[in-house]
Order: sequence, then C-alpha cells, then structure tokens
Amino acid sequence: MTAPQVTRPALGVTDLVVRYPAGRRGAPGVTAVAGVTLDVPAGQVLALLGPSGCGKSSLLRAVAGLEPPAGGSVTWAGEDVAALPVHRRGFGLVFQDGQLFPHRDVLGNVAYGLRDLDRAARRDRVAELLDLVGLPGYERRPVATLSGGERQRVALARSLAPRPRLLLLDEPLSALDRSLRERLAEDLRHVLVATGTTALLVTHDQDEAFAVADRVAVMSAGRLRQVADPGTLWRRPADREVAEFLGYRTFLAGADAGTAVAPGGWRVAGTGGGPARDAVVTGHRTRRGLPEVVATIEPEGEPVTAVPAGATLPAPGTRARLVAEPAAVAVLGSTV
Ligand SMILES: Nc1ncnc2c1ncn2[C@@H]1O[C@H](COP(=O)(O)OP(=O)(O)OP(=O)(O)O)[C@@H](O)[C@H]1O
Repeated sequence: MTAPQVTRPALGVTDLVVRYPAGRRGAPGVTAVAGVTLDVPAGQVLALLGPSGCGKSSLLRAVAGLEPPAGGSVTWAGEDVAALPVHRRGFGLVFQDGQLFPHRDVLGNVAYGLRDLDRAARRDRVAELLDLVGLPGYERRPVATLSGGERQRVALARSLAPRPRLLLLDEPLSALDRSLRERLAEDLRHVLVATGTTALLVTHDQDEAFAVADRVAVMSAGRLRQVADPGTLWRRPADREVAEFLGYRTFLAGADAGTAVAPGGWRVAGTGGGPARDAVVTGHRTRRGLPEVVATIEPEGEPVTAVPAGATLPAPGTRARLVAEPAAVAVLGSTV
C-alpha cells in the first residue's frame, strides 16, 4: 500500500506572536501579533486585510525575518525558517514606496538580483520581466523619470527576477491614486498567476484584497478574525465587526437579524427576493451622476440610500417599499 500523499502548505505560520518591547521614555510594550496561525498553499495569493495598526505588517515582517517572533513558528514546506536570515529565506519583498535604487536605471534595478547570470541571460530575463509588468523597452529609463505606478511595476519586476519562492508585498499600491490602484491590482493578480508565484499581500483596502488574492485573512487587534475566499468573505462575514470592515453599514433587525446590506444595495419597489423594508423618504442625492433616494428603513430606524424605480423620485415625507439586492446582502456568522 502506498502512503497517502500529504500536501504541505508552502508557507506555514503557527501561533505566531510579535511583540515590541516597552520604549525608553515609558512607552508601553505592544503585542502586535497575538498568536496567528495560517498557511499559504503553493501558487496561491493570500491577502492580510485589516485596519491600520492591527498587526499586518508585523506579521509580514516576521515571515520575512525582519522581526524576531516572540513565539510560534514560520515554516516553508514544513521546514522551520527561524535560523535563516532574511537574504537566505528566498523570499522577495515589495514595499509601498518601491525602494528602487535611485542612481540605477530600470535595467540596473531589475537585474539587481541576477548577478549569477551572464550578461546576455540577464538582459533576456529583464526584458521578459518588463514585458510581464507592462513596461517593455524601459531598460534605460532613469528611475527618477518614472511615475509612481511605473516605479511599483519596476519594483515588482525586480522582486520577481530571482524567482523567489514566496513574494511578500506590504501595501504595494497604497501610495497610488484610486483609479491607478484598481488597474494595478488587476495587473498584479495577472502577473502573480502567470508566474505561479506564492504570495502574501498586506493591504487595508478590501477591493485590492478581493482583486488580487485567492483567499483573504481579516485581522484585527493582532488576531485573525476570518480566512476565506473573497466570495465567501463578502457573502458570509464572520461577525458584525468583519462585515463593517468590509463596508457593510446596515444591519437588519427582527426576522432578518444577522443580515447586513451594503451601501447602495437597496432598490425602490425592487424585486428579486432580498430582504424588504418599508421606509420613509427623507431626501434625494446624486452619486456618480445618478439620482438616489435617501430613506429611513423601519423598524431599524437606519438611514439608507436606494436606487429609484424610474425617472420619478418619491417625494420626501412619503413612504416607499425598498428591496435589498441579493448581491449586496451578507449573512453573518461563518466560521474562520
Ligand atoms: N517598531 C515598532 N515599535 C513599537 N511598536 C510598533 C513597531 N512597529 C509597529 N508597532 C505597533 O504594533 C502595532 C501593529 O503595527 P503594524 O505596523 O504591524 O500594523 P499594520 O496593521 O500593518 O498597520 P498599518 O496599516 O498602519 O501599517 C501598532 O500598534 C504599532 O504601533
């Protein structure tokens, strides 16, 4: 009989604790990561999502070897990496500001980790990576002439050049404006999938986490609250705090207790089987150039906005029947 195949996760994090000691001027010690266990299978992208200060970067830094854990372990393919210094772990790093070498051109930056290759092979690999990140022919551009988005693409190419076994990305897009961030998030997903890269992405932006990751781990106050694929997380957040962090604002009462509705998820006189509410219209507003009805739902007494049924908006003071769009509805209470 053959032994059953055990597939080990590529990255394993078990009961990880990261503490910062008390400061010299009386600043108290901080437990930034308070016992986190998670894994990332080979070829998958896991996003660590959570509000500022929840410990995401500390967790990533401990995985990288930049922060010594106060407890727990980090393994790669089942082997503890504690004894390996940062540069021996075979992990690539991308930070918010790219941290490119300012006095080298794009070629010099991307080729940095390719010193083992001969000149021709190095050039080929750099050209291949610049193609991949959407900057073909950029080899000779001084980095000072690049836009913020181009810099982050070069940083990504540089980190992928030596084929890291794990890529660690700490808020790689958060210095960019929203529309650029959306486009780069899609491109980042494409590059990670095309290269089969195993990656851990730290972000505070749920749209970015959903766009890039196979699974999303929600953190708060140093602990993991939920790990799920984006669809499950959106539809079944573990609890109200996770749902609020994802952007849900309306939490229903009564027979619908445990149901949340995302902003913009209501329709006047809608159909489609979502929860329905009677509401008192309080006003109108415009969002992205389209009119919306502002109303207070009953019995919750919560203000919501709803898409009108047609060109005529119900007048303030009148009553309207609102129905929640199924795609904007979450049922709380999934387990981690
Ligand atoms: N070097 C440090 N010394 C002392 N405390 C630190 C240090 N680095 C982080 N902290 C504290 O640890 C906690 C977690 O910080 P961390 O940077 O890991 O959170 P984060 O979720 O990545 O936040 P952000 O998104 O703002 O970067 C915070 O309370 C922070 O103030």
